[in-house]
Amino acid sequence: MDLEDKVALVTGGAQGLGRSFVEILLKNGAKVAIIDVNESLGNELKVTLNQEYGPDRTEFYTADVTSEEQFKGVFQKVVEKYGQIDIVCNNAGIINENDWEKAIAINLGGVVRGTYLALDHMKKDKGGKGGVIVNVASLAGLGPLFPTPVYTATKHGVVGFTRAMAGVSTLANHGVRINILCPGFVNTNLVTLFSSEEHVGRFLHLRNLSEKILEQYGVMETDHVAKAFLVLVKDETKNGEALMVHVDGAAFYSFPKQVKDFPSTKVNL
Ligand SMILES: NC(=O)C1=CN([C@@H]2O[C@H](COP(=O)(O)OP(=O)(O)OC[C@H]3O[C@@H](n4cnc5c(N)ncnc54)[C@H](O)[C@@H]3O)[C@@H](O)[C@H]2O)C=CC1
Ligand SMILES: CCCCC/C=C\C=C\C(=O)C/C=C\C/C=C\CCCC(=O)O
Repeated sequence: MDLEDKVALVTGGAQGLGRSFVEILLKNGAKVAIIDVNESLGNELKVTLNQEYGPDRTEFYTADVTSEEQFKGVFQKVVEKYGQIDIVCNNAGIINENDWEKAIAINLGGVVRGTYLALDHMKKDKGGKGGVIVNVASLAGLGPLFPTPVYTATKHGVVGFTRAMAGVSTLANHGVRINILCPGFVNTNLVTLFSSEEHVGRFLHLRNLSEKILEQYGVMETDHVAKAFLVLVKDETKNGEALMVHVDGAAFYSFPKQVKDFPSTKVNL
């Protein structure tokens, strides 16, 4: 996909990974709508990016991805302003093992809602022009991150939901590719503020283990992950794929074609 004059929407784009996704889209010629609950940071970023990449290339909208009314309203405003939506990145996410219902609502509910709203606007079988959706999971969407079981569950949910929806999109001729980004640890607030009680909840006693896991995997910078994000946006051959991002590169995860092909040990009943 050539990004020149395409219109993208990035949730949780005011800082961290989302901000780097916004910037790489702008560098490649797209216009970008940023959605975030952090109004001051979002407005500040919009001004900075419009100075750097040209007036009106970036717009900021305050919205919570858990609110159908707010999120739907933003899609409508983006279409009114830019005339179309071609790329959607469902990136907003938190770690909160204390208020785990909130974590599920944002990390999984927000991705489901954002995917459905994106399809409503983009699917070719309903008059749209097609496009691409990137849902941000994590390596914790493919294997367990022990100190964060609910976060792990939400990210596994994003992987399962996205793979199923990618299949639906193909079967229904939506003309929309839907892929999953699975980064390892990245240098953002999510990692640096992790050990607070709010984030860790009942797993505070596993703090030492967390430090060991972080050391083992290493921590990446956001611009490294943004390069992998761009692959999922641009590569027209990829649909329903999960791209893992490690400190030393990226690789597509190989899912067995069907569950019956998973490696298994037989049990006699
Ligand atoms: N930092 C890391 O090590 C990794 C992060 N991820 C995922 O990447 C995504 C982005 O995370 P980071 O940039 O690290 O976090 P971050 O905390 O730096 O940025 C997240 C942004 O999302 C916004 N946000 C939170 N709740 C929201 C809501 N309900 N509606 C709209 N916006 C909301 C925040 O205001 C913030 O600007 C998350 O889904 C996270 O799970 C995945 C793998 C590793
Ligand atoms: C140990 C917790 C430290 C800080 C957690 C903060 C942010 C984490 C964000 C993530 O999305 C997790 C990123 C990578 C997970 C790494 C490994 C999980 C998979 C384990 C496996 O190899 O099976």
